[in-house]
Amino acid sequence: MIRVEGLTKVFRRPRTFSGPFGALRTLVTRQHEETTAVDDVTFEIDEGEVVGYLGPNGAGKSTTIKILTGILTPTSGTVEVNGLVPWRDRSANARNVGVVFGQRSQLWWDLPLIESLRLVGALYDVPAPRFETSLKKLRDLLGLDGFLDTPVRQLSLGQRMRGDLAAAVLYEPPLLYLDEPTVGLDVLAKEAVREFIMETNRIGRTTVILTTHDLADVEALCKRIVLIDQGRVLFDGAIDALVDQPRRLVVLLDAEPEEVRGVSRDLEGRYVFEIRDDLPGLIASIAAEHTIRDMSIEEPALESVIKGIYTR
Ligand SMILES: Nc1ncnc2c1ncn2[C@@H]1O[C@H](COP(=O)(O)OP(=O)(O)OP(=O)(O)O)[C@@H](O)[C@H]1O
Repeated sequence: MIRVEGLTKVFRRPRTFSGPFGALRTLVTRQHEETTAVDDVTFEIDEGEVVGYLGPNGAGKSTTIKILTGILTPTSGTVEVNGLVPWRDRSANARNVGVVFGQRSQLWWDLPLIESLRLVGALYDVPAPRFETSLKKLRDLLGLDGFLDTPVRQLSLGQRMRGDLAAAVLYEPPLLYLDEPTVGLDVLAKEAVREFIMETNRIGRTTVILTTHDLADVEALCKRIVLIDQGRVLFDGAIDALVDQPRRLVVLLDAEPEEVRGVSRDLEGRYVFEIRDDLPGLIASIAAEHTIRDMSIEEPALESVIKGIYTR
């Protein structure tokens, strides 16, 4: 469904100077600064997959998504989305994808939600009977009835997000890009959005690319994640494989660092041992050489595993 190979995007912008004559210098020197936002990224996503596309701020996630939606043209590399090259076949590509940006709405601010949805239907040439069937389903699934006639600007964040999700799937695109779809929502609203995404994926085999900083979204929805940092892919694979790492024994010892070799220390100066099979044996071997003042066992949480990958 999506094939990305050697994707690279370099942004070039005029170098700006500050100071009394900064603006003049900026104009005269015409120097440029380059940022490689996406750097030789390759991945494939199959129909029906829900993939978390994750990375710290500035990693290159939005730039990738903008290229996949056809908003940006890459510097090099190839991309195929449902057989189309997004930036060449922009309007055909747009019909294949639904997009939700949690930080800003795609809806018409001054129109009642229902009118916004009707406009989306008209823009995507959804025939009237299909529109009505789709709307009925979405009213039920997303609980839209209480605010269909309210102008979008008056909706709460949770209501607005439900409206945006409805608009993104109204024309039943086979592919959804969701950029921070739960940002700022309360626990119940997050849960409702996650359930809707799961249901959409299940019913329509909709392929979903999810960008989020909320790892609970990822744990609830994705079997696979692609991790990027500084434009490069650091990990691409199943979450299970990532979290399926040894548990760790974290101990506080009465010992000088040079006396304890071959293990790492955490920020609080505790020693971190990987638990292979024999936990009692491990504790006994540590206790034979040092005095243990405190100890705990840590499960590999997705968050700390990901943090570990970023700091490698
Ligand atoms: N239009 C632009 N012109 C110049 N540089 C840009 C432009 N858009 C993005 N960048 C730069 O490209 C890099 C990647 O940005 P991008 O928005 O893709 O990151 P992101 O992973 O989506 O981050 P966030 O989680 O903060 O949204 C950043 O260094 C950013 O400053």
